[in-house]
Amino acid sequence: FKRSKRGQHRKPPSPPGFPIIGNLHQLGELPHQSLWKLSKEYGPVMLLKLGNVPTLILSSSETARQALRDHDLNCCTRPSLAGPRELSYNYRDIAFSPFSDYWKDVRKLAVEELFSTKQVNSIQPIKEEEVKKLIDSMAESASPVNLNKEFLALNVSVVCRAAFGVSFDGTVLSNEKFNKLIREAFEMLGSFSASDFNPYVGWIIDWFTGLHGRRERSVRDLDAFYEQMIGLHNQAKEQRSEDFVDLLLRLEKEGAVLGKDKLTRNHIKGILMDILLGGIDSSAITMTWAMAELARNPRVMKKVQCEIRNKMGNKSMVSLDHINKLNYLKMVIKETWRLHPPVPLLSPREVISEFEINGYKIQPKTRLHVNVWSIGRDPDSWKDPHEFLPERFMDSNIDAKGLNFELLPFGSGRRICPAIYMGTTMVEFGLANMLYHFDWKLPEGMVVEDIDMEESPGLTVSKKSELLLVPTKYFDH
Ligand code: HEM
Repeated sequence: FKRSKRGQHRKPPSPPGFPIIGNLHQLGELPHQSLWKLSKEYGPVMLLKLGNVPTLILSSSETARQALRDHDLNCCTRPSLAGPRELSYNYRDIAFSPFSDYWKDVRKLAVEELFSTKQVNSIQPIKEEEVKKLIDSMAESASPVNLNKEFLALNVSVVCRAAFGVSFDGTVLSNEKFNKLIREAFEMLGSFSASDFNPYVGWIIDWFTGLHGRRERSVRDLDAFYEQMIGLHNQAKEQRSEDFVDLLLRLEKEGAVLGKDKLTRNHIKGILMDILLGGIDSSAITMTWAMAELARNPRVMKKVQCEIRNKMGNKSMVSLDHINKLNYLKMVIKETWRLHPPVPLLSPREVISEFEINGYKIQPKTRLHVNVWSIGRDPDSWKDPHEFLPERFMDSNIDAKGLNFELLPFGSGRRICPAIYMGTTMVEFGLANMLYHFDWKLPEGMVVEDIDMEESPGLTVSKKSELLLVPTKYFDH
């Protein structure tokens, strides 16, 4: 009896590691892929030692369900990490804030004032204007278009106007510099920094590798952007209605308290960082991966375009009402999220109090990642997991809202993305219009097999190489 009882509470399997670094050397440039390979050998609950930090990796829908649903309260805080700490002004944002009264209040404020269905629907005219501008600029181009760049610029314009009330063109950052800044910031947030795994000597390694300097530069550039945006808001208040930044500045002035924190300028900048980075990148990444998969799968491209064009009548712009009828497009987007979740390891969590997964005891202070990239490729959940096959969602009621643990692009539990509606409508609206207005061809001399699907590293994972496609205007309206 004693033996079986002890057996029940054994530690999860661990790949062998080295002294001091533990398993750090096994992460590689794309940790979600390396961890997926390791999970095939060590199973869906794996305990790694990253430096001196015990790190639990969950790689199946069943173990994700146990952590994010059954034991969410035991593991819904965030670890203290160097990159997020600096970029979030010492965790004064939402995404990296520890589980606390401040986090509850600030998340509630953002949900009510920015992410609610009503607020998101109210920015529809901005989206329409920006998508129309993109369509017009593409209609004039006879050469290949760089879709990574165009989709990022589209989301930057929408988020800057919708959330910050400013047109991006008038800011300190040129488009080119901004794109670089965003990617760099994500690398800083997602990079496995040595000081996160060994607080005593890690910072020395970060100095030598240049990570520390890059991080400081990233923080400085973003800070200049926030300062300018806040300056613009303080200047021209009378002519506009109050936007989200005005609201935060007003609350600061009134001495508002969130949780136990008095709202300061640094809190505001932390919150703006979440909106800027969370709002722009994941939607743009999804749109690019979707177009890459469609370009590789002409059958699916044709089918989704037929659906959109048949349902459109002779309207010039796909509207939100049309989108609700576009079932195949929704399946294409879900299939894109299954294979290319923008945040493949979800944001890191930290265990608050002991709990069990598959009979393994998980200790407080353990860092926890759910590998949703692995889950999307798990043959126990998906037939022919490597095939891009939107039809698999035809007779299934699996959606991406955090209740079906096979498909978790937005995470699940208390830390689930608070902007699911905003993100989904942005992706659906952008893609529907791109697919309605244009036929897409590969550049001269290129064949489907030439489209590479390599990923670039970071907290969010985008397509590494540019996706170049040639748009031809579809004239039926
Ligand atoms: C396709 C679009 C999007 C995807 C796939 C996505 C995905 C995610 C994921 C995976 C997380 C982490 C969940 C976890 O830790 O379990 C997250 C958190 C978050 N996202 Fe999104 N997101 C998207 C759009 C947005 C947008 C448009 C915004 C804001 C404008 C946003 C703001 C946030 C914030 C603030 C959090 C932190 C939540 C917390 O820790 O309490 N996201 N998102």
